[in-house]
This record gives sequence, C-alpha cells and structure tokens, in this order.
Amino acid sequence: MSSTLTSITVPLGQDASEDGLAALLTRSDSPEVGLSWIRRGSGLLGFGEVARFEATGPDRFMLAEQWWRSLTLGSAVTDPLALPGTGPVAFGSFAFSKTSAFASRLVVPELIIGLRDGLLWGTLLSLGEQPTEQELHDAVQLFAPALLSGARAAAPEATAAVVADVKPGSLSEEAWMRAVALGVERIRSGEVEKIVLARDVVAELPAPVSAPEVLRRLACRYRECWTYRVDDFVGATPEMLIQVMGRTAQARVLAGTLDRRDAAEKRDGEDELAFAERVLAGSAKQRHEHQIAIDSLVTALEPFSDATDAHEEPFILELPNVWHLASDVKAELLDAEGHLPSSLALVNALHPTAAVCGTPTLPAGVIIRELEALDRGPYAGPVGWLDAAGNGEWGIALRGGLLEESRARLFAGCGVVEGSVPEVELAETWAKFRPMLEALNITA
Ligand SMILES: C=C(O[C@@H]1C=C(C(=O)O)C=C[C@H]1O)C(=O)O
Repeated sequence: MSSTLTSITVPLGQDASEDGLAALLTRSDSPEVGLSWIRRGSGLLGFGEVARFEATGPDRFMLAEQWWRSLTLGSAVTDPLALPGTGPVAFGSFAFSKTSAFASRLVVPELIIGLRDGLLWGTLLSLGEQPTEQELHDAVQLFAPALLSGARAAAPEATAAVVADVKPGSLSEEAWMRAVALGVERIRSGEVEKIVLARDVVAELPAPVSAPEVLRRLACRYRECWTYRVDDFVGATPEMLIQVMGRTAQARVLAGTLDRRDAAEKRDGEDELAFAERVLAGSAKQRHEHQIAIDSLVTALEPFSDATDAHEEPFILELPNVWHLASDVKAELLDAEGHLPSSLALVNALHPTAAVCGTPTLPAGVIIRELEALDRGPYAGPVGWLDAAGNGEWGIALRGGLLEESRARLFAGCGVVEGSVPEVELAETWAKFRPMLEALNITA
C-alpha cells in the first residue's frame, strides 16, 4: 500500500435544518463520531481514522504543521467544491503547556461530513488508491446512516438528572482559593499584571458516558459556541483563537464574565442586557482586563498583517450560563515569501493568549504552573481543524472535559487581577463547569 494521501469530495445536497450536523450525533450511529466541530448546526464531523500525528513539547505546533504539509503536498485530491474545509482536513487538539504530558495531536478521519451555508458535502480519505464516489456513499451509509435515511435524532430530551459524585481534582476548593490569594499577592508585588488560574473536578457517573449525546446537547444548547470533540476531549467553547479563510483571519477575544444564574436577584427589575452591560462594560476593572487581552492578540498578529481591526466597543456575548465581554478582531494576512501563513502557523504565534495565561506571558506561565499544581492537558489549548490550503478554525478549548468510561474530568479557570476575590473566582469556575455538567445531565 502506498502512503500517498488521496481523497474525493462530493456534494451531498442541502440541509437547512436548525440542528444541522448536531442531528447526526446519535448513540445508534454505528462507529462513534470521534471528531467534531459544530457551530449553529454547521461545521465538520469526522468518522474513522486514516492517519495521526502526535507530539509534545515547545515545537508541537511546528512539528504538526510540517507533518500536515508533507502529508498533503503529494496528495491526490478530487474536490470540485474547493472551499475552506473541503478536501483533506485534519482535526487537532494541542496541550496548553509545552511541559504537559498530554500528546498534542492531528487526526485525519476516513470520512468527513461538512455543512456550511446549507451545503452538505462528504470527503472520503485514504492512504491507498483514490476512493470512488460509490465508496464515499458506502462510507456515509456505514458511518452516518441517518444522513441518507433522513432519520435524524430528535432534539435532546430532558431525561432525569443523574446523581454523580463531583470531586475536586488536583486542588481542593480551599487550596485553590489560597492559590488565587497567592496569585493576587504576586500581582500586587508587580511581578505580573494578570494570571489565569484554573482547576479541575472529576465527576464519577453511574454509567459510561455517551460522547455523541454530550456533544449533541452542547451543540443544541450552546449554538453560539464551537462544540468540539477530538478523541476523548469534548466541550463547547465561546472563544476563537484564530480562524483563517483565505486572506482573512479573525479572532474572538473574551475577558470579563458574569454568571446569569444569580443575576436575577441582583438586577432588581433592570433589563437583563442593560444589567450585563452596566456590570461588565461599565466596570473599569473588566474593561482593563479586556483591553489587555485585545492588545496581546493584536501585538502577536502584527508580523502577519498590516491591517488589524478590533471593534472599538466590546459587546456582550450572551450564553445560556454566563455573559462575557467580547471583541472580534479581524486581520488581512500578508504573504511571506509568496505564501500566506497557515492557520496552524498563526496558532503557534498566538498561543497562549492573555485570556488563558496572563500578562506578561512568560512570568504568568511560570506562576500558574507553580500555583495551580495541575497539568491542564488539552484544556485552554488550541482545538479545531485545518485543511490542505492552510485554512482552519482554532478555538481555545474551554468549557470542556476528558471523558473516560464513566468518569469525566472537567476544567475551568478565571482571570485573576489585583482586585480579585478568591470566593468570587471559585463561584465563577462553577458557572463555567455548568455547560459540561448539564450536558452530562448532572445537576449542580
Ligand atoms: C479560563 C476560562 O475562561 C476565560 C476567562 C474569562 C474571564 O476570566 O472572564 C473569560 C473567558 C475566557 O477567556 C475558562 O472558561 O476556563
């Protein structure tokens, strides 16, 4: 068998339904969907596997980029659509830290089902003979029969909540609050301006978790987020590290969080959005923290672009669990030696942002490693996909967890600045665990 990557892409009709790809995530689909990326029903699902690359350490992004480039360089591709995300695609999940034991990975599926602007397509990949259109239809029949039969999954049902034991992970709640207090001291001493401190919890469930079901709940409830899955790591993130479509790069920066659950009693009849705007956009502390995050992104994008544009006023992003202060940043990419940078090359330059590490980056990274006592694994690392032309979407892997049989390990963190209060930050982590706890059907 040759090891040349080959692929065929075929349009599969239209799908204008609200759930879109989320309706294909059913427990009954024979082999599970190991890879997914969905927002507002559109995106990419990956089934099976033809190739995989793994790496650890500081060069993980560059090594992955080189591997993907050499795999796709000599590939034989039939792709009449030639759109971002058609043809060969690799899904990826990268460790937050260069010191993590977690293997950063790119996974090339055997079958991809894509949906964008109502257009459905399939791509079948192989490391041998170029696949035929008939083989693609056979693979759809095997992996996603619901697509052909029209028997899509119904909207997620409200089933009885499960009783689960949710225990602290590497630090107890008290120890984590002490870490936040120590972080505030380090900020006051002038070592750093901001750090992001995360923690983990472990949920023991009475039965094995169905990853497709968790994904479907996330994708249907958190439509504004990017619902991801790479192997056992799933979640729905509201934060876009970088999206590259041709010459245009775009990011969504978040910093500033307000729990919607306890807002009702605090707003005293005030309109919900007006309350969120007053508390988030009207607070000098929140605006300052937000500006730090935008500045660090714009500075990191400078070598790749001479036209970067951030909305002057941040907006309020409303999610089912929280409101965030958000800004979208857009940049037109420049050629370097006749080439546009790939989405993964930009990830290498941008990660980790102030939103998940702190400022300045290097001392913030050292302090969080010391205070968190946690290997973040893929949490807060880049997660997403890239195609052979270098287009791709890489979110920051927040609001997610690692699923193993009947155990789920969830992660959440908060930006800590000079005025941060440990109890308030702890409550914020619970608001950020909520999407996964609800998707696992655990009441918290
Ligand atoms: C670190 C997380 O979230 C980040 C921290 C935020 C904040 O401190 O306000 C907001 C959004 C994210 O940038 C997380 O969800 O785990």
